[in-house]
Amino acid sequence: MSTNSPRIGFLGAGQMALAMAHGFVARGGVPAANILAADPFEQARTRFAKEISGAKTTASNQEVIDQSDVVILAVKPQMMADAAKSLTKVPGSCLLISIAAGISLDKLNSLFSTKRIIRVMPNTPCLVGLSACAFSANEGISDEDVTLTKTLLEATGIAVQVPEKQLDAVTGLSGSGPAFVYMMIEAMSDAGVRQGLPRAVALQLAAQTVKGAAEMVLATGQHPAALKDNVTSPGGTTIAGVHELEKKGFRGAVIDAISAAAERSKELGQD
Ligand SMILES: NC(=O)C1=CN([C@@H]2O[C@H](COP(=O)(O)OP(=O)(O)OC[C@H]3O[C@@H](n4cnc5c(N)ncnc54)[C@H](OP(=O)(O)O)[C@@H]3O)[C@@H](O)[C@H]2O)C=CC1
Ligand SMILES: O=C(O)[C@@H]1CCC=N1
Repeated sequence: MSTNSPRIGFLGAGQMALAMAHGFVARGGVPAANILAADPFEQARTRFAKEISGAKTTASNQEVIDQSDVVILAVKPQMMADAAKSLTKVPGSCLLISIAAGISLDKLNSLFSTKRIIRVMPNTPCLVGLSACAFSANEGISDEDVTLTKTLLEATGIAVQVPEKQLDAVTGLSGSGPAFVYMMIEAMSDAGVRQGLPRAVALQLAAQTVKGAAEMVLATGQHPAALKDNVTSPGGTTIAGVHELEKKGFRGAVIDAISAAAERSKELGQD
């Protein structure tokens, strides 16, 4: 992407802006000098400039809009209206990409008075090139804008296009999902410590086990149930643990957690 690389702006220089900017620079070939992030919070600007070395920051949202080809709306959903109000005009030359949970394309069109908008749900593993992103494009958006968005997102991991009505489900599953997996890793480490393992060893084994199991699903294409059966020897250790998880409603708890996150995404869109 380095030749004719787009100038990329961020409104909001928080967690997700950092994770995405890092992916664009480290794996997308976007020169850091092409990145400009706005945030009212000085500490956020300082951290962004430090972590994305060579990128510029500003307190002015309009400056980002005026100086970027693509602007990522990376403020909290509750702050989106304020961010829109801080702008006098979004020029037609600027493609907007919103990563906010819940806020529909219709709402974004009306807030920013432009239809050149794509809605994306990324996740924090952008930072290490392993994001799971989904996006929906506004009606009438050009193929070039869709391709540019997909190319940028793929620098951070994978990107799939979905109908907009599926984005709340995506938010519950892969947007919030890393938090649920971190809780699983933490719980597995605690269990290892309870059984006498040193903390550092337990954490390393737990994280690698989750990474390895995920890679088995992706690399083999086998159903997770078949992969689970391969681990589960008759009368062995695994079935004893599987029985405990089933008794304690593990699957129901995971389904409820993702459903609650998806419902909250819908609510944020209605606020
Ligand atoms: N964190 C995640 O895992 C994911 C988040 N998202 C979405 O990404 C968006 C950002 O989330 P996240 O990075 O976690 O949030 P953060 O709070 O880390 O970052 C948002 C930043 O925007 C700043 N801000 C507030 N108001 C404005 C404004 N009017 N103009 C410009 N900047 C402003 C905030 O400053 P201050 O702190 O002073 O308010 C903050 O520094 C959200 O909409 C969220 O739904 C999507 C997928 C995953
Ligand atoms: O918790 C949140 O609202 C954001 C959206 C998806 C992940 N984090």
